[in-house]
Amino acid sequence: MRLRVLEDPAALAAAAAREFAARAAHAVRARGRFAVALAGGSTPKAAYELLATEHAGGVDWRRVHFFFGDERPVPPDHPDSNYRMAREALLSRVPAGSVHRMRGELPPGEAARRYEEELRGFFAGERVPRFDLILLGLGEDGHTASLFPHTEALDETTRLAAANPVPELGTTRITLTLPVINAARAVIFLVSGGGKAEALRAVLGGPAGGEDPRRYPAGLVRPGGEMLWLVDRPAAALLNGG
Ligand SMILES: O=C1O[C@H](COP(=O)(O)O)[C@@H](O)[C@H](O)[C@H]1O
Repeated sequence: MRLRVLEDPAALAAAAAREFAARAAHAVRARGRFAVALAGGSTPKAAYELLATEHAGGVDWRRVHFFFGDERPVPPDHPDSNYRMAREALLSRVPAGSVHRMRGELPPGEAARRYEEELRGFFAGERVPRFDLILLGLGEDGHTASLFPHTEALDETTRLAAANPVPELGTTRITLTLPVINAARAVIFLVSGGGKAEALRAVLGGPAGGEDPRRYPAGLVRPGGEMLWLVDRPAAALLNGG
């Protein structure tokens, strides 16, 4: 695991965009394609915008295949849609190889089942898909993707995508499961803001959740490949040396 503390959100976005572009170039050279799962929420938006502008010519977009780590149960044009955010910031601005969105407009169980089929089709021959890169965020409650504290999907060992009821939010999210996330070649967390400081300390400061690992789902992310945390200074405030 590597941790990089960046001065502010702008530096975090620039670092994330550079990491993405470098990994895309490497994957295309090595395997002819780059399969990436995007994070939603607000933190990655600036990095996506930089990819669409400053890195536009430096990435072989036709070989980039975009997936999503999670989605809210809303149509693709809804303000809460993770797909909408990514489309506006990046996907509509580059000639992507393919875009595989989670269908938030469907009942979540159906959307998860269809996404599983889509993943099995794209990663044919791989028992568990091996993404080149999965981007993740961290919620103030310790959630990542749509793996919330103490929710059902944390126990998933066979399915690739799940509908995950989140009683605290009164909703059901669609999410990649831990087996998929932990099979990735690389996972990069993007964490910004003082509101995340406590969760970040819990996740990075030892066994997250102590006796209760399901309290901080981000602490259950332990990929076989590389894991990099890009965090800004306010988020790092409670880390030793932060
Ligand atoms: O709900 C979500 O939250 C996390 C964190 O979002 P952020 O806005 O605090 O960066 C995000 O990674 C996830 O994709 C999203 O659906």
